[in-house]
Amino acid sequence: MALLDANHLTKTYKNVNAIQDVSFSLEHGKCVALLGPNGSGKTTTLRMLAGFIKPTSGDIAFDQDSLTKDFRNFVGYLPQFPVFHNWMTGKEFLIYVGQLAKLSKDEAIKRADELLELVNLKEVRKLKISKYSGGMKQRLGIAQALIHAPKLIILDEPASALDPIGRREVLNLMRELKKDATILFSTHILNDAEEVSDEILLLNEGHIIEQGSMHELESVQNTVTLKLAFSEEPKFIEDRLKEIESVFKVNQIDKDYLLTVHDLQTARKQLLEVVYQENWQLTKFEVAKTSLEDLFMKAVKK
Ligand SMILES: Nc1ncnc2c1ncn2[C@@H]1O[C@H](COP(=O)(O)OP(=O)(O)OP(=O)(O)O)[C@@H](O)[C@H]1O
Repeated sequence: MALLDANHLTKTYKNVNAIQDVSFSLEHGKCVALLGPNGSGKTTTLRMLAGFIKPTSGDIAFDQDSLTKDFRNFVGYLPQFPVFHNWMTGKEFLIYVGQLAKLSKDEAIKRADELLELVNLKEVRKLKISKYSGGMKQRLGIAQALIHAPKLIILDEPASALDPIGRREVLNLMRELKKDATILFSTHILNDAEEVSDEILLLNEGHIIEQGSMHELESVQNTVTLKLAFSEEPKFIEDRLKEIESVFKVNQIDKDYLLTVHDLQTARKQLLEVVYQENWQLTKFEVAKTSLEDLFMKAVKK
């Protein structure tokens, strides 16, 4: 089975329905982005999976073969706003966390050294955390989540609050981690989801509105945008473009015509035939990939 199956999860806080009938599976070894605008229920979902809060209804089934005796060893969690003891050094903090996770002192020291190397903080291991940059703190936070070598790593907005350098460092680290771990991370930054995840769960107002790989999501939406321009604007062009069977939307931005089409091959053929018949002086013909942003905006509007 999958590493976990979330079945019809619902979470209600007093009168707020934070999560409503959310179901998904997390396959072994995948890096999955839980993507959604602010308040869509990402933190609530992650906290239910990490065992911090109980769903109001629904259940989470874990792969029994992967499950450890103590559930806390199964999952590693980085909260959205991690708290550190700023007076400790990075290494002291990891040893402390390791001992909290029931490692012996020697094991905790060994594990701290391994993780400092992994998250690229070895050079600054003896520096007080108060001196760390945002990106360094986030990487220390990720190391803390990995202390007990969990099967599932849950990261709540690991890169969202960082400057571009810190964000890059964290995304690079996630790309390393995903080689041999299952990761579920939340973000409201589309590019981050697009960059590191294998799959996307798109959450809006407590519901999953799309899920699948980028490729699957694109084919669900099944649209491509074509950008056309002409040396001089042909007469009645908009009407003529709208007549083309495979074109279902025409927008004009400055001198560019943006056509939304279902099937690229057919649209290209039909369009170029019309261009030829009408003797339009075509100067631009571009195929724009559907970005995750397009999908996100469409899905949220839907
Ligand atoms: N402890 C709580 N008590 C009452 N309402 C809550 C609580 N926690 C979250 N909510 C509400 O549940 C909804 C989902 O919140 P949640 O924090 O899960 O969203 P989110 O997608 O993580 O948002 P953000 O990106 O802003 O962190 C929001 O309307 C929020 O106000």
